[in-house]
Amino acid sequence: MKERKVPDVVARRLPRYYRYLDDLLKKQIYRISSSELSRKMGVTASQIRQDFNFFGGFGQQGYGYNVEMLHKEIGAILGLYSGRKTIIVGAGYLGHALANHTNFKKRGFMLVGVFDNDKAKVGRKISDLTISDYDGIADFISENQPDIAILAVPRTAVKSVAENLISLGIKAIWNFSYTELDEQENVVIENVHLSDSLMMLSYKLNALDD
Ligand SMILES: NC(=O)c1ccc[n+]([C@@H]2O[C@H](COP(=O)([O-])OP(=O)(O)OC[C@H]3O[C@@H](n4cnc5c(N)ncnc54)[C@H](O)[C@@H]3O)[C@@H](O)[C@H]2O)c1
Repeated sequence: MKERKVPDVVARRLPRYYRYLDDLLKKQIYRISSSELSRKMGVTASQIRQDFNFFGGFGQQGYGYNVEMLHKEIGAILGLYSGRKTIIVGAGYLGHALANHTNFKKRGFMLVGVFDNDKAKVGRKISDLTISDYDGIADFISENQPDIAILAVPRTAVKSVAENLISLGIKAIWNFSYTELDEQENVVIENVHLSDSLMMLSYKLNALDD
């Protein structure tokens, strides 16, 4: 089915639907009504219907949702079955945490390289990979054609590293380096700030106190 242009706000709900459906499958729950799904997700049933309608529905009258199918379809929409090759640049504290805890394989990504410009770190192990010298990144990208780069370098380095990677053919950047990178034609960027979530928590706590 041809997809309509999906608003960002809808797309941003998909990972949460996907995670929730994943949990249901682990509990061997294969069917869920829209009201139950809405109750569990804290989203109205009509919101869920509207969201899913962007992708062709998925529900069946009187049956609710087929969890396996929905999980599979949302995973496909999120591009989780493409085995996208991914690299990390910056093998410091955050680079290590991301390499060790992101569970790339389970989410359908292949972590194929980790790079740093600190010669003392080159050659060390991180997850099941060996840290490579950032000097060799052009050859690596040309040989392996990764799509995604995760940036965990200091903020002073992020712009030049991003420009270099984009010029070498990287199409997607997951940027943790606190400096926002601007969108560019044919390149997608997600700037991540863990502290945004902490500030949201503080905001909710304030509202609770009022
Ligand atoms: N987005 C978030 O929520 C979040 C959370 C924690 C840290 N950060 C940021 O992530 C970045 C990394 O933090 P960290 O604690 O891991 O720092 P770190 O100093 O431990 O690691 C940074 C690594 O990048 C390497 N590096 C520096 N310049 C480079 C370059 N030009 N090319 C390749 N490698 C280079 C360094 O050698 C180092 O190993 C910082 O910018 C930090 O502010 C963001």
